[in-house]
This record gives sequence, structure tokens and C-alpha cells, in this order.
Amino acid sequence: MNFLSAPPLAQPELSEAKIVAQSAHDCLIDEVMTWPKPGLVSHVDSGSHQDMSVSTFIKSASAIEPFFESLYGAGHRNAALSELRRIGLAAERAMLEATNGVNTHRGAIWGLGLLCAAAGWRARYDATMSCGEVVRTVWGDAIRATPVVTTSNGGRVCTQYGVGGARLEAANGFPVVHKIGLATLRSSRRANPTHTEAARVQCCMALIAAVDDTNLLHRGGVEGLRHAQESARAFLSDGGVNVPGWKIRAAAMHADFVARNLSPGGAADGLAMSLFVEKIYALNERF
Ligand SMILES: CC(C)(COP(=O)(O)OP(=O)(O)OC[C@H]1O[C@@H](n2cnc3c(N)ncnc32)[C@H](O[C@H]2O[C@H](COP(=O)(O)OP(=O)(O)OP(=O)(O)O)[C@@H](O)[C@H]2O)[C@@H]1O)[C@@H](O)C(=O)NCCC(=O)NCCS
Ligand SMILES: Nc1ncnc2[nH]cnc12
Repeated sequence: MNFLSAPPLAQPELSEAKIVAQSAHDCLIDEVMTWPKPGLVSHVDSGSHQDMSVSTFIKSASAIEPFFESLYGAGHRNAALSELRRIGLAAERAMLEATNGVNTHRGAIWGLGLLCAAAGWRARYDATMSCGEVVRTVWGDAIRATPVVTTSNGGRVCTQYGVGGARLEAANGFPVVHKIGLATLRSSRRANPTHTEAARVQCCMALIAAVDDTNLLHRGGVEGLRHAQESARAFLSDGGVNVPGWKIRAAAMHADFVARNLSPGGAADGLAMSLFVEKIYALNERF
């Protein structure tokens, strides 16, 4: 259906919006409760971070959940990016209040927020499109037209190193989330349906190998990014989580990233987003 000629506005089913927001929240929790993720915060330790722990992430995830519901509603009424931005900025303020000023989930608010809006849009207009395709088709041009913020860590390194970062990933419809993250989760689950944490670790490693993560560039420059990507590729080509001893190898990689102060925050967001689209497509029949 052409969404510009859609019938008069219908209110989204409240339960759909709540289920989607709760799913986004649960995926953030599943992400942080995954170990070993190199350099990242988990229930085991705080990785390369001094100012946050698992409890900071749990508080942050609860604080931002209501905004995912609003973003679903905004997508359902085909709102412009400026409206999504207003809700996203309010979510960032709620996150900072809950964490005493620590940036836990800015990238996740952006990515999961747009995907929640896409879930609302596709529930109303065209459920055959993936959430990523919806983001690209409906809001992609507006995202591209938004100037790069030169004051954020991500914005600065995007300008310095000529990478696209979180903005371009979104404008392109989150190809890495769908082609790498979701694909890795699905193949890991097929290979070993009961090893749920191992599937998340494998997904995180595949994303580290593929993403030009602006957090890695911010903390380690090009050398840090390359080291992280090569370490993740070596982990995967040595059999990843499908061979005995994988946890020891992943834990050693975690210790190496901590020693180098590297943190792939963009890949962590990508893991939460991959878990989210997997969940949404599985729930699809209910919507
Ligand atoms: C357009 C925005 C995404 C702004 O992005 P920008 O690049 O300008 O700025 P950042 O906020 O610095 O970066 C965005 C975060 O996205 C994650 N990320 C990194 N690389 C990628 C990638 N290649 N693809 C996708 N996502 C990526 C990453 O998030 C994680 O890191 C955060 C911690 O970062 P930081 O504070 O820098 O971390 P530290 O290393 O600890 O810093 P120091 O202590 O050294 O200072 C954490 O939140 C993770 O989630 C990047 O950081 C967008 O945010 C925006 O415009 N928002 C406005 C609201 C809006 O329009 N919303 C729309 C609908 S919701
Ligand atoms: N688990 C995690 N550790 C550090 N940064 C993150 N950004 C998103 N999730 C993260």
C-alpha cells in the first residue's frame, strides 16, 4: 500500500506498542547479560568502563522503555523524523537522569528507537517490509540530511576518519543488523538451539568484525578498530562458539580489550538490535 494515501488515522493497539517496547527493553537486558563480550559491561564485570556497571544499564533500560512505546506510536501515525527526534532526545534525558549523567544507551536509543518506530509503521502500512527497509524508505532521506554533530565522540571520529557511524547505518536500513547480526543469531540457534548465550556472543563477535564502530575509533584510533576487527575475525575463523574452549578464548579477548581500553559499544547496540528484529519477526503473526 502507498502510505501517502493511507486511510484516516487509526489508533495503534495499545498492547502492540507495549509488547514492542517491552521487547526492546528485554533485548537491552539480554545484551548486557551476555558474557564474555570483549571490553564491554556485563553482569560479570565492567570491562573497559570505569563509570558504569550492569546496574547502570538495568536502570537505564527501564528509564527508556516508555519512549520506545511512544516511538512505536509515532511510527504508526507516520510521523516525520523531527517528531521521532523529539522523543529520542527526551529518552536521552531520561537515560542521563537514571545513570547520573553516564551515556549507557545513546546508540541503542537511536537504533532501537528507529526500529520501534518502524515496527509501528509496518504494523499499519506494510508488514512485508523489514524494519530496516522501513527506516530506509520512510526516514532515510531525512536522516541523511541531518548534519553530523561535531561535538559528540561519534560525530568527531566520523569527520576525522570518514566513516558513516550510527547515522549512516540507520539511513541505509541497518544492513549490518540484518545481514550479519540476525543471520548469525539464526544460524547459531539452528546449530545449537539450547546455547542461547553462546549465540549472543557469536553475534557480538560477528558485529565487531563487520562494524566501523565509532566507539573503537574514539578510544583506540584506526589501530584500535583494526585490532578489534582482526581479533573478532580470528575468533570466528577458529570456529567461534562452535568449538570447545570458546569461552576461554572469548574471555582472553575480553582481557586484551580491557588492557587496551577498547570498547565496541556500537557492536553492543547492534547485538541488542539484532535480538530485537529477531523477536519482532517471530511475533509478526500476532500483529
Ligand atoms: C545520530 C546519532 C546516532 C548521534 O550519533 P553520533 O555519531 O553523532 O554520536 P555518538 O552519540 O557519539 O554515537 C552514536 C552511538 O552509536 C553507537 N555506534 C557506534 N558506532 C556505530 C556504528 N558504526 N553503527 C551503529 N551504531 C554505532 C555507539 O553507542 C554506544 O556507545 C555509547 C557510549 O559512547 P561514548 O559516551 O562515546 O562512550 P565512551 O567510550 O565511554 O566515552 P568516553 O567516556 O571516552 O567519553 C553508548 O551509548 C552505546 O550505545 C555510539 O556512541 C543520534 O544519537 C542522534 O542524533 N540522536 C538524537 C535523537 C534522535 O534523533 N533520535 C531519533 C529517533 S530515536
Ligand atoms: N554492554 C555494554 N558495555 C559498554 N557499552 C555499551 N553500549 C551498549 N551496551 C554496552
